[in-house]
Amino acid sequence: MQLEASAAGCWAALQACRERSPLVQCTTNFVSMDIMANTLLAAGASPAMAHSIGEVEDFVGIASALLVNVGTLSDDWVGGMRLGAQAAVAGGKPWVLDPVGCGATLYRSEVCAGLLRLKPTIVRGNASEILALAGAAGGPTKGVDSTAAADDDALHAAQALARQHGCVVAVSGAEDLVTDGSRVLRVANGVPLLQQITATGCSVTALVAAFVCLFPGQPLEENAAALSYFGLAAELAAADGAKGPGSLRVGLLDHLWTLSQEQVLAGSKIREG
Ligand SMILES: Nc1ncnc2c1ncn2[C@@H]1O[C@H](COP(=O)(O)OP(=O)(O)O)[C@@H](O)[C@H]1O
Ligand SMILES: Cc1ncsc1CCOP(=O)(O)O
Ligand SMILES: [Mg+2]
Repeated sequence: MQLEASAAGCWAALQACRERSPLVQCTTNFVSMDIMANTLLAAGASPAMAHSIGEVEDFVGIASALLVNVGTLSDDWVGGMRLGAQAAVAGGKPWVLDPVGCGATLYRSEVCAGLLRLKPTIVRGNASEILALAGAAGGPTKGVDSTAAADDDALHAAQALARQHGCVVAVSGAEDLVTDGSRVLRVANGVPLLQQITATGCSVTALVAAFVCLFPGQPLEENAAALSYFGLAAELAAADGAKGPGSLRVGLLDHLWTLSQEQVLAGSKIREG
């Protein structure tokens, strides 16, 4: 089935996720584990956090997609990340990279560059991370938080990365950018307060992993759909009167769970260009 880059496409992807409940293997940082697993459950997907070098390959064998997130990086995890990515490629399964904090330290940048060479299907990061991964001149990253905007510079870095590595690259921000190197999709959902809840970027990347296995060969549209779905749920939570990050976090999970076709068709903002 062809997935449109539109609100209708966003709904089709969400419906498919709720119906098919893909098993998403998450090799992710300690900070994100709770909210990420709950985000995937609220979307109807099935999360499993697994990172041990002893089991990652077997796990990839039963998962629909693999997420690799380098947020709380340590030497003993890197081998598992690499093995998992290699098993996914060998098994024809999609895998998604979240290069958390790329550019903050040389170690982190080198590990991310090595993972990129293992052919992720999709990379999703904030603007600082994508600029650092592409080796583009940008402001220094502030740990895991971005100091750059998802602007034309970030888009050019994302396009260069996508062309060089044959993947789809997404840059999150006020307006999310998704590119395969030539086409560009823009997603105008979300609220600024999402930046004040830790691991919302990590969680939306996990949703990208859940969506990417649903419509084979259409990672660009699936990626945009996941970003739009997450951002729209946050908008509705904010409209409910969330007072701050705490209530927004709760409302976000509730709206991910309850979002209806009517709400998606009225609120999802995906456009080409
Ligand atoms: N200024 C903003 N306005 C609206 N939504 C935003 C803004 N900044 C980030 N977001 C949203 O917050 C989520 C996390 O993105 P981001 O904060 O860029 O990632 P990370 O947490 O990895 O740094 C994404 O869904 C993104 O669209
Ligand atoms: C705070 C922190 N430190 C290491 S990983 C992490 C979570 C980062 O989450 P996100 O990239 O979604 O902001
Ligand atoms: Mg992040």
